[in-house]
Amino acid sequence: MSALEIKQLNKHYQLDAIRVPALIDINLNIAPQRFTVLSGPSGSGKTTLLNLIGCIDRPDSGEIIIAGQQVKQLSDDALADFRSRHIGFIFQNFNLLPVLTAYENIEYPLLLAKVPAAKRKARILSLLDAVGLSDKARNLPGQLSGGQRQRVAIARALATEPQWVLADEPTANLDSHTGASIIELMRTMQRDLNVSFVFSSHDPQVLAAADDAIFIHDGRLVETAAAGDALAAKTAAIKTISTQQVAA
Ligand SMILES: Nc1ncnc2c1ncn2[C@@H]1O[C@H](COP(=O)(O)OP(=O)(O)OP(=O)(O)O)[C@@H](O)[C@H]1O
Repeated sequence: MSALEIKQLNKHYQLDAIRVPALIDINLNIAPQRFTVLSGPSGSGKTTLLNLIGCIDRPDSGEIIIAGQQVKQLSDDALADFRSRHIGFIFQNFNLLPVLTAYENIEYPLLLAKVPAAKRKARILSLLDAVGLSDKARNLPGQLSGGQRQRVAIARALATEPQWVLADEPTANLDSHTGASIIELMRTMQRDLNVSFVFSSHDPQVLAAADDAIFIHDGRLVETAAAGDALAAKTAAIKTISTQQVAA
């Protein structure tokens, strides 16, 4: 499986007459089959970067090569098809379809990918088992706890066997105990399925669980680091930078 390559990536938003730079000259290689966290203060550009990597949005300039594909060469239709085959998403607010059961939410991307019925069923039952929700298959999202909803979302993200799974603050709406069990589950799924995970998070639990970390600040890459104790120190350093800037 190939690395995710990002070259000279730039993105801005236009708010009436104001140009808001969100990402500036980002160059990055993310190794495959690892648990990589993208960290930085609020407004630093994490969601913007995940949306570009996930082909939800397009950059102003620069290149993204994911799953061996240079994405800027794809038309909008081809991009949507590529995304559904190679990339899974997990969101902080779960984004489950409220009228579908847990089973049906996991089935949805498999239907879009035209996976045959018998294979679909086997895949869904295996994923429900893997996320510990075999007994909740018929529950609607409104009949599940936050942690259980995120487990369904993880199963849904993995349903089509994507090479990359992107998660935007996946533990932000969960209490710390539930968040820890979700991180553990994602870690296990990453190892068992050999998939590549990239998260955005401020959560120290997520940072501690990561193989690699990427820090951004005001839309610029600050540094990349291996996991471990260095992470806590580097996160503290970033917080100090942002506090100083706010105070200045
Ligand atoms: N749709 C938009 N229109 C205008 N500006 C935007 C839009 N989305 C994001 N921005 C701005 O772009 C910058 C990066 O935002 P982004 O959401 O990527 O940051 P983030 O690191 O994910 O923040 P948080 O941790 O608070 O979710 C911020 O200055 C933000 O205000």
